[in-house]
Amino acid sequence: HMTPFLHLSNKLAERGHRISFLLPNKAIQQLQHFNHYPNLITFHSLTIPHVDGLPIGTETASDIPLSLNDLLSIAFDRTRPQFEETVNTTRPDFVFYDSAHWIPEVTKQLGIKTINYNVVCAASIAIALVPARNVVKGRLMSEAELAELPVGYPSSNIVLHGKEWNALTFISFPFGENITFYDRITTAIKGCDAIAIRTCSEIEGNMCDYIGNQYGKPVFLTGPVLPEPAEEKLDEKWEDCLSGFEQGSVLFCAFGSQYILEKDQFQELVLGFELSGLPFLIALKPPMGVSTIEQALPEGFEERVKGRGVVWGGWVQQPLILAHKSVGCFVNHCGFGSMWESLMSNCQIVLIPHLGDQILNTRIMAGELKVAVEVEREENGWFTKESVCQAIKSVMDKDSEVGALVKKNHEKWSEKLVTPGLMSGYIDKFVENMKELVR
Ligand SMILES: O=c1ccn([C@@H]2O[C@H](COP(=O)(O)OP(=O)(O)O[C@H]3OC[C@@H](O)[C@H](O)[C@H]3O)[C@@H](O)[C@H]2O)c(=O)[nH]1
Repeated sequence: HMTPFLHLSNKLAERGHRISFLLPNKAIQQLQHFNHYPNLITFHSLTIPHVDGLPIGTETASDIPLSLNDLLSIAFDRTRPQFEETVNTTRPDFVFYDSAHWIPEVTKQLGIKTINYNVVCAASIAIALVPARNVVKGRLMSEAELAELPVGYPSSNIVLHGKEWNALTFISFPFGENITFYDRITTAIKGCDAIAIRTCSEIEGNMCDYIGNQYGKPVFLTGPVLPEPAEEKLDEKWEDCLSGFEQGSVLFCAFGSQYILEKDQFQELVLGFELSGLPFLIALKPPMGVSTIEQALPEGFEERVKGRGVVWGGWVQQPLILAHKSVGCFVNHCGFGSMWESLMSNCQIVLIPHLGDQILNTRIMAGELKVAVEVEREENGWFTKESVCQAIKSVMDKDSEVGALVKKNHEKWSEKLVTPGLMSGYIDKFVENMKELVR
């Protein structure tokens, strides 16, 4: 979530505002090059205290599996004294935060306004994290309980189906000391002066209105806040690897910063790419239980795809790869950042969502906007190499009707989103809204 907070900071700095950005050391190193206004955006290093059960040196969610996020929240809450010290010395007009539910307690005493900035789709807040949602504490909620939509939820399409509802069980789990995820986020939102959401009314207007009514708070939209085109160049290694292929022929796959596949699913995925017969670059973390990609690849795979396929176990420059002329299809998890990046790219889009918000993003992309296809899963929730291959082929085959339809809709939406002034208009209005809040 730190990346989209920094993208917004850049837009605010572009308009002359100063920002103090608190984040752990490792994240400072990773995000440094996204800071386009180092004279106005100052990074303040946060020391993340150790909590038993977390690997030594854990600083961010990308260092750990999802199951340890609860402990990371405890560590995160223990940074409160560091936050208090910084806010006392810097005395900003506003504090932006998302899940640090205790921030309004600190800022209210100092007369500082707070903005609860949500960088996931509005639908995921509206469906799971509003006062109207029934949440049972102290036990696992059933699929039927989770499937009960909050009263007034504004869509019957942007919903989960069957077992997918279980992706929301986490809302009633502990997420920090003596607090559930649901209580944490709803407390964080109830305490703010205004809710901000990284979305646009063209796509999620109804969801945003619903959230505003539920909390009785103003809702400010920032639009998708896409980063400026990167000044850095694509690493030579990838430039060389990609440029040898025909325009628009390469499949690129990445699943964001958190998603770690089971080994069997990892193998089905790469075998699906092999089956497609197309060139590919897959950048994923090694799956559960193994430490390197090589240990995880199916037998004989590397030999068979030599010269046309690479599976890489580290971070790559996703926006630059998506912009490469040889890349024609982006297979991704539909994390909110990747959703916008894929929408703004020229690539065909294939989605394999995992977490609840990613499934809702997928419903928007594949169901409402019809700009993408989703990989089908079996009854048990798993996908097969055949389903991966079939989804890829459905958008990449030259004579596919589905491929032509999603391409046409995708072009229509990306044209709409790049309409001159649309994105900057969102930020200008957002700044105006903030000014009104302190007037
Ligand atoms: O190798 C990579 C992978 C990812 N990235 C970048 O990292 C960002 C990933 O962000 P996403 O929102 O897509 O995905 P994450 O999984 O990291 O996000 C997390 O927060 C947003 C939620 O919607 C997701 O459910 C949650 O997992 C993108 O900006 C992408 O360009 C890289 O630059 N290189």
